Amino acid sequence: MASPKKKLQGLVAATITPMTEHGEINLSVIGRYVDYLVEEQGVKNIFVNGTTGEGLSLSISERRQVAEEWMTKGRNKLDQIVIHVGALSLKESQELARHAAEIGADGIAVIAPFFLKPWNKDVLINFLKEVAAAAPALPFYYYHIPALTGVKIRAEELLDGIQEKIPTFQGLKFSDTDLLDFGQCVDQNREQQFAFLFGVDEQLLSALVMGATGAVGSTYNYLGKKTNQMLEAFEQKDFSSALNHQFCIQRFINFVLKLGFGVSQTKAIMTLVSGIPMGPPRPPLQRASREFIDEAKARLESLDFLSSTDLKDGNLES
Ligand SMILES: CC(=O)N[C@@H]([C@@H](O)[C@H](O)[C@H](O)CO)[C@@H](O)CC(=O)C(=O)O
Repeated sequence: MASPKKKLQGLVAATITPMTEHGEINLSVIGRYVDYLVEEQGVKNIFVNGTTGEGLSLSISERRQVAEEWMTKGRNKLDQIVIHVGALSLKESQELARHAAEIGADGIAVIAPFFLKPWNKDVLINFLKEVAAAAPALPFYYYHIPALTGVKIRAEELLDGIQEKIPTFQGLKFSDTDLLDFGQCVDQNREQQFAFLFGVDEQLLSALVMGATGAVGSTYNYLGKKTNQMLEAFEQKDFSSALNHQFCIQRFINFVLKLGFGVSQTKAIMTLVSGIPMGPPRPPLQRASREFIDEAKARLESLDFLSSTDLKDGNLES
């Protein structure tokens, strides 16, 4: 059975895939990006080629190149690098899983295929099992994101007996707001050493109470430091401070959600906060508007966790 060097816990940044102004992947800034996450945000785990990384909008060759660059630049600096290898084609998913193993990734994750969809738990497990088998030495995580895949099979149901089918199963990345489902995943698997990684950043504190062992999200790219303060307060049972941190984070996320928030806007905010050019998203996504950037910038400045001198708005638009 695969056993990670240590259980994946704490914050995991769902990495952005930097792109040039012409829409090509831009590997040249990934070294800087690693240093920024570690030194400025205190985030040492990453989730590559997921939703935020536009993994499903990249070619297989691009996904391999992006994964390799993160591995090369992250080696000796990051704790764990999990590569999302989900694809509509089982063959492509297996190829990416094998590649992740070859380059020394710490784990792989897979979403449910979302065009010709699995219609029940067993069908989904069979698909996941075939992918996991292509990288038998790597910890395997199921990436549950029903709002995007349209696959509504409850995670609780999926986890029931999963290690008998997928011996490398190590955990769940749960990007959904159904805390009953999440809580039951934790409760029914207390004997296992699974990682329960929550994926709705604005609700993380509730998930910690419910037993989350860590979190994967887009905002940890630039709000990692603040979220780590919340994790520390929670760890020390200082729930009042933890709640204050969560409310502060919510104020920002609530604000941008109302403006319209997704991968494009994440790229713009990360560029603004880190100064590292993330470039435009790949179509069909469209670049965040100037209005969004100005409003997000003003909101970041008005909150207490980023100083205005931290913000750089170069490279946001061509
Ligand atoms: C739908 C979506 O993109 N959810 C994000 C969240 O981090 C989300 O951006 C955040 O909670 C703000 O709503 C993550 O769960 C996605 C993620 O982990 C990934 O990029 O793989």
